[in-house]
Amino acid sequence: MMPLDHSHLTPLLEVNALSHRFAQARPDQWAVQDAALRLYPGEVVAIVGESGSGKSTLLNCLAGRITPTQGEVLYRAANGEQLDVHHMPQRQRRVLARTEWGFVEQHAADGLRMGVSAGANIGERLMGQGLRHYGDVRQNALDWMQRVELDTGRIDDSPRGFSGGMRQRLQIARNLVTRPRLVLMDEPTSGLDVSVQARLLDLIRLLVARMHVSVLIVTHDLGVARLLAHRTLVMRHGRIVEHGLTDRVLDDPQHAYTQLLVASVVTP
Ligand SMILES: Nc1ncnc2c1ncn2[C@@H]1O[C@H](COP(=O)(O)OP(=O)(O)OP(=O)(O)O)[C@@H](O)[C@H]1O
Repeated sequence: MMPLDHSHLTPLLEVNALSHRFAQARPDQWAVQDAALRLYPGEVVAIVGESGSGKSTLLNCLAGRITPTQGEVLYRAANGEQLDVHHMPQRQRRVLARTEWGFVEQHAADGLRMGVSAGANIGERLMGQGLRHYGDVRQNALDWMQRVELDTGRIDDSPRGFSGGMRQRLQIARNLVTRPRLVLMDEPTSGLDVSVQARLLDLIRLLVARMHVSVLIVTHDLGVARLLAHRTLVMRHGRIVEHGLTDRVLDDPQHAYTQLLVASVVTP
């Protein structure tokens, strides 16, 4: 993935000295420790690391779902205002979550409403933004089903009858239909067959580039980082131990842990 020149841009997301310890953890057991990062408009950044390294905890802190023990998360809103994610009214955070942000869950069932149709899953985000005309909502849902390569003939079907890959594509459509500025993704392709994964990754790459959306993606799969991310952060034991342009991090890792991670990837 080609690097982006963001020297002239202000970050969309800025994380400073963020640490989190879960309530029941030992006093010295930090899930995330002193994390700092910047995400620029149109940029895709991957957070990689083995299981338990703190990736999901960090992502949930960024989304405002977990209040970090220390540190701050600043978001530059569409109106130019810089907002402190953990010190804004809950109502404002909820509005952002359905307008300017998206969150793609690892398990699509967690990010979809399984009791309503595929079309309604896409349409309700638009209605949440104030679109009321039924015909327009349905047309938008149809367009998005096409964009994520879902059979439009299944618009009235429940996602319960969809395969894992179809559900994940539906979840992506549900998130992108409102044209968010920031999308957080937690292992969106894990648990899928390799061929389904490859198609989904291609689709994400295409949509993200076309829409100029900023993405933070958590993955334990370095291939996902390689394909999607301009920059990559490597986490170990809650700390970001290395960060840089993805190709540099993966081709010329500086930290011993990254070298191990890279070496343990089986290359064909
Ligand atoms: N709800 C929780 N309560 C207590 N400890 C937690 C909780 N969630 C995660 N942890 C702990 O925090 C640390 C980081 O976990 P986290 O899930 O963020 O890692 P991860 O890198 O995302 O791993 P995985 O890829 O397996 O999800 C681990 O030690 C984990 O046991």
